[in-house]
Amino acid sequence: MEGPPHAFQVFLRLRPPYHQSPTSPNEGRFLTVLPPIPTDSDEDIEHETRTQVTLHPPPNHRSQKIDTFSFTEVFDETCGQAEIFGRTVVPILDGVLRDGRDGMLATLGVTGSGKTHTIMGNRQTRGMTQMSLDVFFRSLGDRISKLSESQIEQCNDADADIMDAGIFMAKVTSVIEPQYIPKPNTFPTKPPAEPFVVQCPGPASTKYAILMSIYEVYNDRIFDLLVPSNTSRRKALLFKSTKSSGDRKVVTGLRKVMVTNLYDALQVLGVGQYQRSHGETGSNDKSSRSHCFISLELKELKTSRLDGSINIRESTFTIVDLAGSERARNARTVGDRLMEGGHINKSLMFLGQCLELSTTQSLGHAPKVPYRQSKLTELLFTNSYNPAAEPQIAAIIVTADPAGDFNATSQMLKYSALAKSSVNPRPPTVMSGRSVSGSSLFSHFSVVSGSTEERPDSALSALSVLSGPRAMLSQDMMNMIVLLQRQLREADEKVKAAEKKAEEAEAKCLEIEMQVREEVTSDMELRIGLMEKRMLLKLQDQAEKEEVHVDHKLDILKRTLMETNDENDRARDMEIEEYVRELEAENNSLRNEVQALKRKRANGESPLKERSLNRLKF
Ligand SMILES: Nc1ncnc2c1ncn2[C@@H]1O[C@H](COP(=O)(O)OP(=O)(O)OP(=O)(O)O)[C@@H](O)[C@H]1O
Repeated sequence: MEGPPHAFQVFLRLRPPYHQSPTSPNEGRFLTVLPPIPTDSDEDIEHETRTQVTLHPPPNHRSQKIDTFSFTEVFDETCGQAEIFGRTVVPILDGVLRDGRDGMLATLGVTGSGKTHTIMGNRQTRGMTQMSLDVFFRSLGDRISKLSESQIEQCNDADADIMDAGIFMAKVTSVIEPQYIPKPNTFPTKPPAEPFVVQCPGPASTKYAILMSIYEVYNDRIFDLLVPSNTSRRKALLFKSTKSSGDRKVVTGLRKVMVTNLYDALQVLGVGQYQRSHGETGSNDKSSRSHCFISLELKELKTSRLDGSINIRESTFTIVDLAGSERARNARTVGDRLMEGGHINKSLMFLGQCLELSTTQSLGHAPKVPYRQSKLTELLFTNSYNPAAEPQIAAIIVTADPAGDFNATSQMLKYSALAKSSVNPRPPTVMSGRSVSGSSLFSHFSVVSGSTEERPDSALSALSVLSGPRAMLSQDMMNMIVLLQRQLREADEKVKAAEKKAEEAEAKCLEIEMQVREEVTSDMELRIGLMEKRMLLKLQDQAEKEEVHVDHKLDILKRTLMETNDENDRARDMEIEEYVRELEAENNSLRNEVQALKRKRANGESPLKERSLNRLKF
């Protein structure tokens, strides 16, 4: 499995399961450490570096996907504090003490997963902090010195409240009751002195001063844990740049105790731990309710051969014990605890975003890490550790309970792992009690840029093909295969159910398509009807106009005709009048003739005879 180059090393530490049944120790366990991947490196063979862990969802979980997470190294519950210290912290201390680089170690994990245990140990066993202090004092030996006033002035953070360990303890005893002040005989002594010593270069005249400061981020505010207060009103510190720190932001006014031996340092540490905000939750009797920063500043005082002036090289090793993410339901928190939990989860969510982005940023194509979202990320990414600024070295130890809260743990692994791959198991066709190693089983899944493409057939054939009487499966592998079989069967049932649903969905789609078609058709018909209607109206309108036009023309014609008729009538009338006039004239002449005849008869003349004679004349 390959992942993008990460900005820092990320280790996974499994704790012994919190609730473990003595009869079936694997019950409820969802994390399995995979065997080491064979490499050519002698070192890895020697240490059997295991880097992968698989996450198996519980049988009733909605997703049965098996995730594989990669880390720089995975430590199972059998690994002790000393081994983990040697593998994770010693390389950082080497850089801090020898090369003057800044370094950071942080623990990250779900509540109760063992972060504080890893960092602080317990009454018997030393944690990473005590062992680091041990390495500091062992490596620097009699070259440890104190800073003079003028040297303090020269340092990056001259605004700090720097004091001797002796003065500090005297101040503390006036505030904290003596029984709460840690005594040397209560300091953890295990693991016994280990030969972790860093050879610091330079002449014997080079001296070193060590300043310790301890502070916490509680509800997104910074509080100094070395300023004991017997009242509930504590003064929050500011995180800003000062005159002496230049561009670099620092926690201003922080108390820094100058320590010259391990016992002083352990006492200061004890005071800080006593002051830290703790609380009882449903998940942890003594749950850290804040993110705790333990800062060990190393001032290398090099005397110039030329003029005897002192040149100061400063480096800081910061140990961060983060509060654990928690689910209110599991933690059963209310009131203040619930509010603290909200702040913790929010800041861890921002941290998750920053970690993911800083990983991609290291590839050179991601947006800027949004570390200003919370005090925690701002402190981590600008003060304690800045992935963009070299030279720095950082490691995160992710702690997990392999049988704890599945959802919270899987979430934590998702954003902290260096790479992740997933497989959706399918049921095997052949399965026999034959041997298969974890790596050979998983090597059948090809990895493409941090994600795995599933090739179930080849994986299954790997299970069925491997043989050999001596190559019997280990109990763990058998359990894993049985679990896989069950998960594959369940996955197959789910696939079938999904296929049925897909068919139903297809039928529904067809029905909807038909409906849509019908709707479209009727819509078209409606549109066509409307168009026809509009056309008809237009035609009617046109016809009416034509009619008016024709009427108009007919009128004109009629008028023309009438005018013509009038003229004809007048001519006829004239003719009639002429005729009438002629008839009247004839009538008049006849009347005159009759008168003349009457007069002749009256005169005794026979007009008819005369007339007949006249006719005879013709
Ligand atoms: N690897 C381990 N071996 C033995 N005991 C352990 C281990 N890890 C944790 N424990 C024990 O489990 C309990 C809870 O652990 P711890 O307080 O370190 O959890 P945490 O992650 O710091 O929790 P929180 O975030 O709530 O502070 C402690 O009693 C601690 O001693």
